[in-house]
Amino acid sequence: MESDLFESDHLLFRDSVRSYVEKHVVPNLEKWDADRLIDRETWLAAGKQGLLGLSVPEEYGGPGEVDYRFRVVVQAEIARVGASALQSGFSTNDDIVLNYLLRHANEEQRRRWLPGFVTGETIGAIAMSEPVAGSDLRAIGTTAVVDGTDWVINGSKTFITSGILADLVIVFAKTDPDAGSRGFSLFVVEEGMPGFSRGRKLDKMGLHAQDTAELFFEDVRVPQENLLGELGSGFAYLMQSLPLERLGIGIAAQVSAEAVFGWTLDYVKERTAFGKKIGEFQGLGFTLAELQTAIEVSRAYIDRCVRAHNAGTLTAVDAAKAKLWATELQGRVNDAGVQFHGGYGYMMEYPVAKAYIDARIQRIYGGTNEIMKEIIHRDLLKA
Ligand SMILES: Cc1cc2nc3c(=O)[nH]c(=O)nc-3n(C[C@H](O)[C@H](O)[C@H](O)COP(=O)(O)OP(=O)(O)OC[C@H]3O[C@@H](n4cnc5c(N)ncnc54)[C@H](O)[C@@H]3O)c2cc1C
Repeated sequence: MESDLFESDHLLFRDSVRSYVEKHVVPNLEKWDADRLIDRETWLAAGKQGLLGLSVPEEYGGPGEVDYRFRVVVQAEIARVGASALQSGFSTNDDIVLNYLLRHANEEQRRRWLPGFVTGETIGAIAMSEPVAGSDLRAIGTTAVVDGTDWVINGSKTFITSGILADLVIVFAKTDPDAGSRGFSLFVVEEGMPGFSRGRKLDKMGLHAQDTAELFFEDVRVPQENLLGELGSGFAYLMQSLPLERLGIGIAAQVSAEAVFGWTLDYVKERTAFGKKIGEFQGLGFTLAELQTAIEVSRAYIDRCVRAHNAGTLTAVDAAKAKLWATELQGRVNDAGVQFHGGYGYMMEYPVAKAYIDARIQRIYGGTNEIMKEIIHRDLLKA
């Protein structure tokens, strides 16, 4: 059963994304993995093709697209070729960083920052997690202290997606240790600000082409003009923006699971053992039947969430369920995919092997799946 999410405009856009992927992504996948980095030209080419900054309003150079289905198209086309690292970079820009800027940046900040997200000249990052605090973000140690008209930031962040390339980093910092949840704010730290430095590219299990990094802030003076939104509202802003981040991860999981399932089905229809196509063995067939059913049911829920997001009605609980369900399903599909490819499934030249290692993080970042269950659980107990 095909998703009925898309209309003719989305399918036309899909052709454009597909041609970008064939030209700029497929030929570079191995190089990016070896370099542990995606080059800036890839971002600029995506900008030129009109694939970035989709939600940026026209007056700031964007298409002003409020229909999130176009983002789903970008996600699906990138997943089709297994370019998960690119997907996480683009998603960080479009679903996360832009979401914060569009919600909270003032007019002057919008003019300054938004156009680069459309052209691909600006790569953004969101820096919440620290060596000592990920799930429990109230426990961060990074501080911002006012000094005249500046804020002075000290601390360090880790596991930051696009950390090496990022030109603009939204930093979650403590501004008032006595104010509880009202004691956090968001600041935009820009490339070149004295005291802002990057650590090594982190050596990860998968997503090798993604330049995940540590970031350090040593007496970084950030002007008042780089405070994002209201002082003391940082924690509330995270809570408002995390649902889209989680929906984005859920979609990435869904489209990747669909791609891996397709590769696996093709493989079992070709590979023979004991004089038969291996897909004819019921032992594999039952698992494939279960997974295909789960993928279709999952697609219906994800599509519903996309429509809810478009309508402005997606809740934090819906998004938590989308992330939890789709990423767990992705894990199951990848595991079966590797298994059904036999020894070849363990070889990195097979996309299923890369999909397997790349996907493990999906259950951890954007809030771990245990935290997703906490959100759903707490909602169940509400009166
Ligand atoms: C590749 C990669 C990219 C990332 N990108 C970013 C990024 O761009 N920006 C950013 O800010 N962060 C990023 N992260 C960080 C990521 O969001 C965190 O790793 C994640 O939120 C978990 O935090 P933690 O690592 O501190 O684990 P912890 O919070 O220490 O959790 C450890 C374990 O305890 C469990 N646990 C914790 N609290 C509870 C609870 N209340 N109930 C049940 N179980 C619980 C967790 O589920 C987990 O299993 C990234 C991480 C990776 C690996």
